[in-house]
Amino acid sequence: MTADDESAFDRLRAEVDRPLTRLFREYGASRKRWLALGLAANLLAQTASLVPPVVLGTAIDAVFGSQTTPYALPLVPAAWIPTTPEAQFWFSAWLIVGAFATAAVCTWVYGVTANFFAHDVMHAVRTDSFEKLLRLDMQFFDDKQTGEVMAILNNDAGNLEVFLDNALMNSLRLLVMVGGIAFILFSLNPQLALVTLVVVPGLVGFTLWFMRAVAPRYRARQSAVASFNTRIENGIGGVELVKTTNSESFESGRVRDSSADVYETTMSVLKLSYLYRPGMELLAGLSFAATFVVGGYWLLVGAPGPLAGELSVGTFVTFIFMTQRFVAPLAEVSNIVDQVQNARASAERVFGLADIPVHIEDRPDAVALSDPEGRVEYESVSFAYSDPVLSDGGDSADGGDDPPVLEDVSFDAAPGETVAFVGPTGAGKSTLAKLLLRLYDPTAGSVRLDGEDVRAVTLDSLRNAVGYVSQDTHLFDGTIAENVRYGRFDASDEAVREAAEAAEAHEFIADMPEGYETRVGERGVKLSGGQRQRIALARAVLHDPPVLVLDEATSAVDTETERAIQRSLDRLAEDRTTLVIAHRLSTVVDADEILVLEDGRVVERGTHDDLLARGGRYASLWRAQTNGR
Ligand SMILES: Nc1ncnc2c1ncn2[C@@H]1O[C@H](COP(=O)(O)OP(=O)(O)OP(=O)(O)O)[C@@H](O)[C@H]1O
Repeated sequence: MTADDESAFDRLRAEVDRPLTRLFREYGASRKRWLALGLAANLLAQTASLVPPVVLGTAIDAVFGSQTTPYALPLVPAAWIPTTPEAQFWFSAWLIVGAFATAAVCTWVYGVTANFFAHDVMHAVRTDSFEKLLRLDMQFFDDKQTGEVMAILNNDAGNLEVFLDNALMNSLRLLVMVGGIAFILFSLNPQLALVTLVVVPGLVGFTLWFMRAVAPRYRARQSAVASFNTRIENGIGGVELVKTTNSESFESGRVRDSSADVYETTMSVLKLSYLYRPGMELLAGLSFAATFVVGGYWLLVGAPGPLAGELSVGTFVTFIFMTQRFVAPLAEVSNIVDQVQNARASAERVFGLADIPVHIEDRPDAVALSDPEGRVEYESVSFAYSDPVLSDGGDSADGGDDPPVLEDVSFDAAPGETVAFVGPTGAGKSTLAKLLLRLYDPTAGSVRLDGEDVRAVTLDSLRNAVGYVSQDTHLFDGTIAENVRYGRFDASDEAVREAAEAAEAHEFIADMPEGYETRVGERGVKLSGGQRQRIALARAVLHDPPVLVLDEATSAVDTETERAIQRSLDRLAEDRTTLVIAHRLSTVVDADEILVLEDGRVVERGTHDDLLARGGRYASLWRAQTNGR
């Protein structure tokens, strides 16, 4: 990943406006019933948990002690309250049991609903992110931001889940606890309540400072984790190269540096937490101690200092219980802040990805190609690889500062014709073919299929009409049959076998221990290059499109297999338009037209015989490959 790519991606992330609000708007709205039920149950559970200390305090003064204080509870009508101390005792007991039972049931309800809500949102975030990824322009993947992308699907989705599940519910708990406790304490004894709650502004200020200080550190940490993932993935993906070039220590060194970045950025977050968490605990503890000292002194000696009035034992007990209750949720603030910060950075990345502009997608007025014949036309096509993340989404005529890879290329292939592209490596042959599939769009000129500009037709119908066998054959981990079926998912076993036969692949498949059910391993590592290529050809045969692009389709096979494949390719190409890219000129001698490309330009064109007769670039390439014979 270059510095430019990184900053472009960072810029998109930084532009995400209020990411957590957006998370609720885009994903929470359709699930709001679950969220509302969870929040309501949480509210009720927390409120119920405040009941026992109040009942206990009241009972101590009205039932157990001198019995001079009347039995009264906030929000409970006087008519409901029994008159005898014994009945009041049982009334208190039932209230306490009822409160605990309500709290337990509601805790269960909000636990289940919060889980359901959070995991359902995450499921949607993960699948949307992956679908978006698949829609992104090829250039995004060319820039190899794989680690960053994997981090979005793994770490970021996890962070958001923790936020939606824990942080959201704990914030409500905190609000109810602190708000409810403050309300009860003030109604019981405002003076002692002030002593208990005097630390709250300190807690808020300290938390605000922490949130501001930790935010950039979190972002740095997440970037470091993403780079680390990319490094690991590159190292493992290229393990064969690492071994054959003896570069284990070099790769390990790079991973060590990357891991050290993760370590340092993590420690810089933790260093702040080390200060914050004990600080919060200390402030909360101070509140408890102050309440105990002032309240205890008040009971023992009388109202201390400027305070005045009475304090009953029951009220003191309620205060002590309540103070303990708000210490726990307040100490949670640090976790909530952590989780919110984490989630904000993660949501920025999720929506940063969602906001990456996609240039290659169906236009609103795109039409589906119906039953195309396969006429391919390139008219004055130019192309340069440019970075879509950096570009503003406009169709820049020249691709910005990027060097042109194709310049003014034109050719026609009538239905059923074969056009071949030859030329030195890096001449732009593969790029030319990719434009037909709209893996990229030309920066100037147009590519047409059956007279329709490929940008004006639906991607689905276009890619259905064009079969592509590329230089790097990719197989998915799965069976051989599954891999062939990428050509047509509903194909019967018989059709799969026929396709394999046509691609000269049936024989080696039948020799495998489990035939078509043999697993090919990740990226098809358990097969040879030639075998992989034949499976890719079988896919194309099964696909049976009117246009076929063969990019060095026979490069990884021995001469004998090549001849066999060539026979089947010739059969395959007979009744469809075929664009062939080949280094071995012997495979294209029968093409209707051969284009010789050099540095993105067509330098010669004609049939094999024409080109030989001309005695130019093609003729000398031919002589070189046939050893002058
Ligand atoms: N994804 C990409 N991003 C940026 N530049 C690219 C990309 N793919 C190819 N190029 C560049 O475009 C030019 C043409 O590449 P292309 O693969 O089309 O050539 P080719 O003629 O098919 O080569 P070969 O015969 O080696 O396959 C090369 O200079 C290459 O470096």
